[in-house]
Amino acid sequence: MNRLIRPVSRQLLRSRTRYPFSIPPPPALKRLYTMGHDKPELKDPSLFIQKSYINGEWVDAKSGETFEVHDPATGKLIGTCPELDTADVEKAIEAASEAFPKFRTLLARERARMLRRWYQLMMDNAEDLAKLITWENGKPLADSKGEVNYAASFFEWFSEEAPRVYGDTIPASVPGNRVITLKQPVGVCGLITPWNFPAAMITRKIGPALAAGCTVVAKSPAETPFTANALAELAHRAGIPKGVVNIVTSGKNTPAVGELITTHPEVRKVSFTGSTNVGRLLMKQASSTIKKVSWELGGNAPFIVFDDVEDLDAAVTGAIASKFRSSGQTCVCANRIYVQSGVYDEFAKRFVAKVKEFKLGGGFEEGITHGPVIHERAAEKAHDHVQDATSKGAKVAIGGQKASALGPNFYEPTVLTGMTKEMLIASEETFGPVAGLFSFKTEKEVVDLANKAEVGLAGYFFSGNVRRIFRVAEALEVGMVGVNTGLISDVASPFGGVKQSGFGREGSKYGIDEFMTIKSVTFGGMGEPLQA
Ligand SMILES: NC(=O)c1ccc[n+]([C@@H]2O[C@H](COP(=O)([O-])OP(=O)(O)OC[C@H]3O[C@@H](n4cnc5c(N)ncnc54)[C@H](O)[C@@H]3O)[C@@H](O)[C@H]2O)c1
Ligand SMILES: O=CCCC(=O)O
Repeated sequence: MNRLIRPVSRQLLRSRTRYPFSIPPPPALKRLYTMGHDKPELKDPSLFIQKSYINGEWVDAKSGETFEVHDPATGKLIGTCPELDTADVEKAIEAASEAFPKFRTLLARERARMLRRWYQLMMDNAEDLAKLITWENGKPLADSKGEVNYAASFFEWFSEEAPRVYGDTIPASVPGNRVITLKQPVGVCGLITPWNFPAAMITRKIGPALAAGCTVVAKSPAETPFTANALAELAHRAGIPKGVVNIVTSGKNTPAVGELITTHPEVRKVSFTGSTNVGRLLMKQASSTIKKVSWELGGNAPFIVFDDVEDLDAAVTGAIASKFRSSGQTCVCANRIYVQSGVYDEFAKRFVAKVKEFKLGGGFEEGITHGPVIHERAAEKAHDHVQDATSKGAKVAIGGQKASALGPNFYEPTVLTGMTKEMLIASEETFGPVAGLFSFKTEKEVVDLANKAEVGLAGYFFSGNVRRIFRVAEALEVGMVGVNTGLISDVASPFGGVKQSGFGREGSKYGIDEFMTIKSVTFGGMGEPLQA
């Protein structure tokens, strides 16, 4: 129990936990509902670090400047982090550059052991890491625990991939020649990640980078730097050599720091996860020194339920999981839910019934299923999408308002029916807890609608017809398809998009390739093959 919360408040907080989002709180309880926790108690308080990690040391900005980080549930100050400028980040790039020659020549098995130790430390400190995630990101603690497992799985997976990087022997087409290939680490990598998965988005990049033999400078998101710092501390404890992992923090200096990372000649690869617009800018910058790049950008996932679905309840559960995971703030969240006319009404009824069961509130409170969105802008965007849809004829089946009594960052989980293609949600990622249900008649119509988006990250559909399953899975213009499931994230499965959702794949057996180059070695004058 939080020692900073006085006993009287504790009791009040307990009563908060069962407060359903759909009923406004009585005025007397209003202060209580906006009060929330102060500071989670960590088993190991030394994991909460308000610095940047460069060359194996915890450092401040040379200027002494800092930026503030706030709890999205309560608005309270969590702490500050160094506002690094380009001169500070240059030091991180130099450190990574100096560490690279030695790190790349370690036995892959040694790098694997380091990653494995880091994985184990994440598991040993899972509870504290989850608390940090909930504190700075807002997601319910159970979801944060899930994220820690997911995040750690990338270190475990790539510790296993590291010793299994094989080249080829290639039959040459020139007489007397022999050709082999070597896979080599690309060099210093600049990694830029978003706040929605404060641990997993970073480990999904650092795991394969280190397995390949690269060193990294990771710019953590300004909204959630403390989880990344805790990971850096665990890297230190895992014995990862200095300079191999550098975690830099910045708030208002982010564009300048981003420009440095994407243009610095010593940085050979940039891996970015975030919005398509920022990706576009960074890609332009990275072109100045022709860097190897991989981009995991925004989505606008179609979720299709066909009349021939075998289990409508499973489709409802899948759609709920896909749409409302992290309060709708994942890049693979269903954004457009298309339901064939024969099952539309029944699907909508069951879907709304599930949403009614949600409990909205602070992520640390028991029984809470959904937390706040990251900031007020995000709540406003969700509301804009709702208002745009209703002004064009959609109906609010549940929700549809800011849950202001809980705080400015809370938005009611919302279901809209009667959606049409003219509405913003049809073409723009909401990144919030708003589900729009569209009705459709034919397979061709829905596949055309699904493919109309400029982006193509994930797509889902439910059907019991095996021919249709192959046809639609092949026709959807996305990087990842979920068939009869709403959850596709798995370390073993390649993660990434097509079109303006980016390119490159993370996780899986392919993830490590993003951090390697293939070198061919041709041996001349090797003579003719042995004659019989
Ligand atoms: N494809 C994926 O795997 C994936 C995963 C998570 C999130 N996303 C996408 O990310 C978006 C949500 O995250 P967001 O709002 O934080 O995205 P964002 O693009 O605003 O920010 C992402 C990261 O880039 C940094 N950044 C912003 N401007 C920068 C600049 N000029 N130079 C360098 N860095 C800069 C931010 O500080 C943050 O660390 C959504 O569109 C979502 O779909 C994609
Ligand atoms: O938000 C994007 C990443 C989500 C995931 O890996 O499942």
